[in-house]
Amino acid sequence: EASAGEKKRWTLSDFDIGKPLGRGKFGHVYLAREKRSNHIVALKVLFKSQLQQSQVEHQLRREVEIQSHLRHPNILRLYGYFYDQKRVYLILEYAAKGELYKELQKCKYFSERRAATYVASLARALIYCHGKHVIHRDIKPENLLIGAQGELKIADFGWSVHTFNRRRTMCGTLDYLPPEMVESVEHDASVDIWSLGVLCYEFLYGVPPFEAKEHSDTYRRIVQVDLKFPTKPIVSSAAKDLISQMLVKDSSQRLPLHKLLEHPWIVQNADPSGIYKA
Ligand SMILES: CC(=O)N[C@H]1CCN(c2c(Cl)cnc3[nH]c(-c4cn(C)nc4C)nc23)C1
Repeated sequence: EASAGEKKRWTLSDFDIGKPLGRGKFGHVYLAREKRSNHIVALKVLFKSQLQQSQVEHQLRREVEIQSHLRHPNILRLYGYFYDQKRVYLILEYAAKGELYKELQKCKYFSERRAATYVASLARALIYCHGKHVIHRDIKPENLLIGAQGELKIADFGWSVHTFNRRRTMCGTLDYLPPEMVESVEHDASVDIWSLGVLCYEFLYGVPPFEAKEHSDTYRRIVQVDLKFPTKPIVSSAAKDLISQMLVKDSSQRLPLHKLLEHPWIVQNADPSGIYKA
């Protein structure tokens, strides 16, 4: 056993590999069990060749560096990593209830209580990250997992950065990007407030607020903050008020996350435990 100080050298032989859980862009994620402790984990296998081709090694190193130091109930743990000739392996926490976007597809949209409970737990996770000068920059349903008790876990810190070296690289789907990132100007932690507002809208309506057929239309709707609330499903004015305070073009005017936790819609609808009980 490695003492607390020194880092344990993991190898593939330390694990029994189970069923594939899903496929990321650079490889697969498998259910796995660490043999000595019988601890169940998710083993993300990435091919070095593909990482080199896409020049994302630095991004992966940053993802590992950032996520391995974050400890929060709503952030998926990264326990460690190892590599062999061809592959890099990330030892990740296993989220027993799977991917949030599948749950959202199944339900079409969430109740106000469920949406508020998730938004509040994500706000607490982001407050924790911002406190460590980490911005996630890629908050969207595909990067959220559900733990055994129904709690939300932010995964995939592939696009997160330490705020002192803010980068302007374009990333992921446009839907969640705030105006300053779409216009690729300087950005700060308030980008995550914008994305959380987009996510809250999608939890309640089942579609993101600036969705459009063409990329160029989504781009224009974002920079113009062309925010419209459909008449169906019926959503409380308190929820619309919160979303309207987050989706603000001027990033300095967005509702701060600690104020979000005091917003009437969150106070009246979010379960304090962060667990949505059907
Ligand atoms: C890009 C990427 O890593 N996407 C997903 C694939 C599985 N992965 C998981 C990761 Cl990284 C961690 N835990 C998971 N749990 C599951 C899962 C559980 N059920 C019942 N069904 C699934 C699926 N998947 C994961 C993240």
